Amino acid sequence: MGENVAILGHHYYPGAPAYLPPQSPLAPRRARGRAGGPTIILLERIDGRATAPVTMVRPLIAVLNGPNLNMLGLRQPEVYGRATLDDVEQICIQAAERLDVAIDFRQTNGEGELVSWVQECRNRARGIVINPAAYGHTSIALLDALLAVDLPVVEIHISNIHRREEFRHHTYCSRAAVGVICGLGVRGYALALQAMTDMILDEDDR
Ligand SMILES: O=C1C[C@@](O)(C(=O)O)C[C@@H](O)[C@@H]1O
Repeated sequence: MGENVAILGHHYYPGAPAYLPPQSPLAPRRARGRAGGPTIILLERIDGRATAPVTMVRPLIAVLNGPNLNMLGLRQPEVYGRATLDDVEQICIQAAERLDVAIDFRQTNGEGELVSWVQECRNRARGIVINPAAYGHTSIALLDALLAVDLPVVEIHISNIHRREEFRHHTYCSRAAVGVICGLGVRGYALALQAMTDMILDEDDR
């Protein structure tokens, strides 16, 4: 890096001016990449002389989905609505693009696989948005994995689990979650990504 380039931080996020030291003679100009791709920051001097472009990586948020969510759209539409899992993924991709974060969107019916995916997030993702589905109500293994990775977790349920059968009122995952979104339908995923991005920005500001 030449002397004209400031190191602004590990990542650059829009709305995080803390990365640009007030005394910096540099102003960031952002060229958007594809969702999940790198964000290219072009740094230029305020006097207009361009410097070398610097590639910054978008923070990664894992969006993990548990059992039977592959049946969305077909499954109890009066409870879960008509949106399919592909629709949910599109909602998340669009939210990620807007928020300038990368996502890794996955679904599994296997408890062990879900536990392994949570473990993989350690040192890879900045946060986890999880709809644990029924494993939220049953799995101490999933709770332990979420506690082990030491990342912010937002738990989401499409339906309002508190209006439903009593066995759905409790989730183990909630003990590991910063917050829980439930009952707002599939739009809850976009809200969860928004909240997670805010938390990552807050953490980076500290
Ligand atoms: O599979 C699911 C979906 C769910 O997590 C939801 O998104 O509303 C609620 C759970 O009780 C249920 O087992």
